[in-house]
Amino acid sequence: MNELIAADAYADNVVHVDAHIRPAPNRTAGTVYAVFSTAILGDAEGEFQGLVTDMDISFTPQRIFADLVNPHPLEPVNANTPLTEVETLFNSFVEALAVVDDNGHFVGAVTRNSVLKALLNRERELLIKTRELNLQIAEDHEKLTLWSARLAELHLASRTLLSVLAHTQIENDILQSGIEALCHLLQARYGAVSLINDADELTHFLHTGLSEAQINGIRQLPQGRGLLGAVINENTAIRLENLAADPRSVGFPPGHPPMTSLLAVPVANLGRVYGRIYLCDKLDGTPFLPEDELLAMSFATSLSLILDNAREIQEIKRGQQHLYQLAHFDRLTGLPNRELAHDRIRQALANSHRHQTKLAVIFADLDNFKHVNDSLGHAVGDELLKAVAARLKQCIRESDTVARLGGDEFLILLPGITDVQHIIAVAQKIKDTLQPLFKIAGQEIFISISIGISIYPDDSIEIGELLRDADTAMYHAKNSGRNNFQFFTEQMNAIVQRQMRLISVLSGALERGQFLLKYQPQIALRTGKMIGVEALLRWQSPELGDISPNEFIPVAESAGLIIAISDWVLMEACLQGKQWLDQGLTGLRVAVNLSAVQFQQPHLAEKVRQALAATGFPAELLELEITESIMMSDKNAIITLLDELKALGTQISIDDFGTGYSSLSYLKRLPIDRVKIDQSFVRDVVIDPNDAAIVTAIIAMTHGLNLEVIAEGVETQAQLEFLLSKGCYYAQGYHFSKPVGEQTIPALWHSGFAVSRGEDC
Ligand SMILES: Nc1nc2c(ncn2[C@@H]2O[C@H](COP(=O)(O)O[C@H]3[C@@H](O)[C@H](n4cnc5c(=O)[nH]c(N)nc54)O[C@@H]3COP(=O)(O)O)[C@@H](O)[C@H]2O)c(=O)[nH]1
Repeated sequence: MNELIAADAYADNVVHVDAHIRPAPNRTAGTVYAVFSTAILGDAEGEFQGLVTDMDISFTPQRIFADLVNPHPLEPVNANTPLTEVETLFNSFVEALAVVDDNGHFVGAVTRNSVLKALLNRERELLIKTRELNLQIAEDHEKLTLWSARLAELHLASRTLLSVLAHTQIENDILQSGIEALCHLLQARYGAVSLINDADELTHFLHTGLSEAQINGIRQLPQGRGLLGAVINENTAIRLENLAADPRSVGFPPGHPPMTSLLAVPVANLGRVYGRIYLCDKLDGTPFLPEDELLAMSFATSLSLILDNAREIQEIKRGQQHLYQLAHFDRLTGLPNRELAHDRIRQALANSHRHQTKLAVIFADLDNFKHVNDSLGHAVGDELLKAVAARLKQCIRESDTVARLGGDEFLILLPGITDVQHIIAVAQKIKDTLQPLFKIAGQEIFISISIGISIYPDDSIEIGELLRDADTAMYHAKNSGRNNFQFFTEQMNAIVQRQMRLISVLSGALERGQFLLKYQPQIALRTGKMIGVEALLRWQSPELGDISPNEFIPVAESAGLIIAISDWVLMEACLQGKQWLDQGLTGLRVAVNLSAVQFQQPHLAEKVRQALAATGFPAELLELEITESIMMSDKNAIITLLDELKALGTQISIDDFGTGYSSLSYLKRLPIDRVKIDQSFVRDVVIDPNDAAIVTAIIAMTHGLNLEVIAEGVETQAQLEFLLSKGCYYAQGYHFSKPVGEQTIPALWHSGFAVSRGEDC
């Protein structure tokens, strides 16, 4: 407010009078007379003489104004003279002051009263202003109090959110708390928060004040449309008193409660829009205020920061989980890996110890898996491992563990065992679960499994020993014909120790020339003539003595040594056969045993061809003996390989016939020349009617299929006669000769063998 000046306090009862007139008798009290000299020509008024107050007149009312003017000196003030200054000029003689301009012309008068009145007015004005200000301040104060209370609540809500964030990974919790807190703060009837993902799809929708039925319609609101779409698309807040009146409004979906006012804000941070928050209808029916918008915005920003944070934490956790997954699970099958398996054993051992129960540690190794990999490729092998893992998982309870240790090795843990029968049942189940053929990449694959089992605390209380014992038992299962399960025993341990020793000594046996071949004659029973020999491998180990092929061949097979040994046998047998041929043993056939492992090698036929070519031994004098078990693997591949061998001109026989499971229809498709009746049937053929029946059936079948049949393990004349009577005209066995050195064969060839029923032979 400006300072008051003389111009603000002009007296309003100033009367202009001529200096030569007398004051009127009926004057108005308080009037101030501005006295002017009589007008000169052209002047509207004469020269200003001074002021006369009513008080001046009251002493000498008969005098003219000119005489009354003079008792006091003229003390004019300027219009801009501050009133505070003017006030000091009044005294008991001066009641009025003339205000003149710069030229001394009269512009008005100020009196003690007019100044007082101006000052009073100003004071009143100030008072009103002050009151207004006070009111404003009171109002502002109230707003500030409310605002700070809201801020405090917001702060509290944010802290709640942050604490929620610290204790949960679920965004829904945060969002639900958030929207409820905001609705409460702004006293809104309805509220919802929706979040979208990078593909603009709605990922979260949390609401308050709305029923589930109502929300269903809203949740399906298409993104990007209408008012709420605009909030996200334009990253902008919308505050409307009547949302229906807005041209962007697309109306409510069916079942949506009618709503009037709207406050919608984007949940966004640094230009990235996560979604939106919207609130509708305040509880008291008033529209949303700008402060509400500010609050909602700051809340949405906090929320976006929390979401940022939460997502970052989630990403970190996902990363950690991924790392954990990589470190503890097998990537191919998804099963626990070796590290995790060991952890589980430790835990299981502690539990078993605490609860006084047993724990079964099971080692399981697929049989001939390498063959699948080599013949069908690694991709098929991988798929097979996955399928096996899936089947194994079905064999165990949730509290059990099946892990992949690597390659085709699996570990199964059965904790809480109170009855060993349960372990047997699971082992049997594992074996059985692999029985149905696997169908992978259009191929039907048969795979079996060898299982070894150790038990805590029976076998050991120590992890390393339990694992080693299970491995030993598994090894034993392999050596016992595969596709079976074995429990660990001390005796088994001794066997496995022996096998380990064998492997180490066997490794250099070939290079050191410790192998030799013995030959067992095969006789035509009707003539007594030797028609062939079977080459039988012998190992004379300086460290271990003479070892039976029954013992060292399976070890050589599992240790990967059999291929080199078999190659040597083939070459040696062909070489010897050629020498006999050159010595005049014309037509003497040499039979060589083929291992199942050789059948898994590519180029077997090529190797045979090379051996024949290198030695000059005629292919038709070489007989390759395969066992029935070989035929259990991929049938088509076997047929193809046998066809290749047959195409070379070699002869093929099936060894140990009757011990396997080859079907007659399959047998019919094989390019074979003869079948060898297994010695286990021949042994008791004259005392056991079952064996007699089997042998009789095999002989009849081979005749039916137009195959030759030879009996092995013939030790007695009675056996020989039984065979002859059933139509088996060829035999091999101790009755004629044990396997002998190559130098003995020519003499036997020339002497022949005595057979009693000359007329039949
Ligand atoms: N993959 C290869 N396997 C081979 C090779 N050499 C031998 N073998 C296989 O080892 C198993 C044991 O052979 P072996 O100890 O030589 O025993 C043979 C004969 O000695 C034995 N036999 C022969 N006649 C009799 C008899 O009257 N009684 C009796 N108790 N045993 C007898 O039988 C074995 C020959 O069997 P088979 O081969 O089934 O005809 C054996 O499975 C061999 O096949 C090799 O180089 N590679």
